[in-house]
Amino acid sequence: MIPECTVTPERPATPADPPVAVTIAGSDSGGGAGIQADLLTFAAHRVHGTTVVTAITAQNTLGVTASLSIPPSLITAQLTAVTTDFDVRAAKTGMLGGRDQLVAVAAAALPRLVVDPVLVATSGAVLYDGDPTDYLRILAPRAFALTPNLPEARLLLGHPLTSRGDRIAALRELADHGPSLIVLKGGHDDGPNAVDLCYLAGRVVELSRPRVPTGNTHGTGCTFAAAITARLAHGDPPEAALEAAKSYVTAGLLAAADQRLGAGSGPLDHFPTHHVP
Ligand SMILES: Nc1ncnc2c1ncn2[C@@H]1O[C@H](COP(=O)(O)OP(=O)(O)O)[C@@H](O)[C@H]1O
Ligand SMILES: Cc1ncc(COP(=O)(O)OP(=O)(O)O)c(N)n1
Repeated sequence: MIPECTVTPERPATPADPPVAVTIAGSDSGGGAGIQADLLTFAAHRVHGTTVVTAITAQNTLGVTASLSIPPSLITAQLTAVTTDFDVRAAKTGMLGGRDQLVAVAAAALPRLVVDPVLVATSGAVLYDGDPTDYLRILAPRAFALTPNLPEARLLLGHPLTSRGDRIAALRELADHGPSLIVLKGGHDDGPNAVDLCYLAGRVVELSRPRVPTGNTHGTGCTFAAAITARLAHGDPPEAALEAAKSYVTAGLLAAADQRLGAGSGPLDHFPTHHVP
């Protein structure tokens, strides 16, 4: 029997209430990426995290061994449950798994939607079983921000991004699909700095921090996009949200650089001591 619950009487929101964000993503059983990384990141930023699970992966620091997509009707039901009760201030998508799941998400009205177009894990596992351009045609027009890494941007656009000029042209090409903010993440590049190229209100902005020498980079993309989402939920302007998210990821990578969690590429530290939300 369901116990009777007490309903809190209506009262206006106060600054003491944490902002709410939703992550629409897959579960990583290893706890380093996906919905688990997003919730840790939201908590580190004092944001109440709600979830819409799109897929379940059997995964650890070495790779993905199995995956199951959640039926679109259950994705819609989770979205409805969250958005009809909470004052959702920002949203993020991670692994969607397939076209039907992506279409279910695109049908929802979500504020400040950050789309991380998760296609292939760094370990090589395919995390989107469909045409990558679905992201551009169906979801990007609904997005505030789009955050592909370099391999994802190549798959979305169908051409290589070798020079800086290619990358700036790619930012404009991606922005033509609707998002005001594009972040082309440079984690997979080499060089002494980890440089992300961003397109924001018609300007190209560079986000750069020293590259952390570590193999523990599992979940960096999820964490970075979730941190942007958390800062947007707090009401930060986009450029401030980007800078804060970049500093948070760098601090998390540094704090976990020598950590040993699992035999492969471990997660970063979502609560680095010197990070103040
Ligand atoms: N070794 C590293 N040192 C510092 N920053 C990194 C490192 N690896 C990735 N990053 C940063 O982490 C964020 C996620 O990028 P990336 O790893 O490219 O995404 P994804 O996990 O989606 O492949 C970006 O801001 C990127 O520059
Ligand atoms: C369930 C799930 N979602 C997303 C990813 C990809 O994580 P990401 O941070 O983009 O990058 P890598 O960890 O693959 O480098 C994932 N692996 N699992």
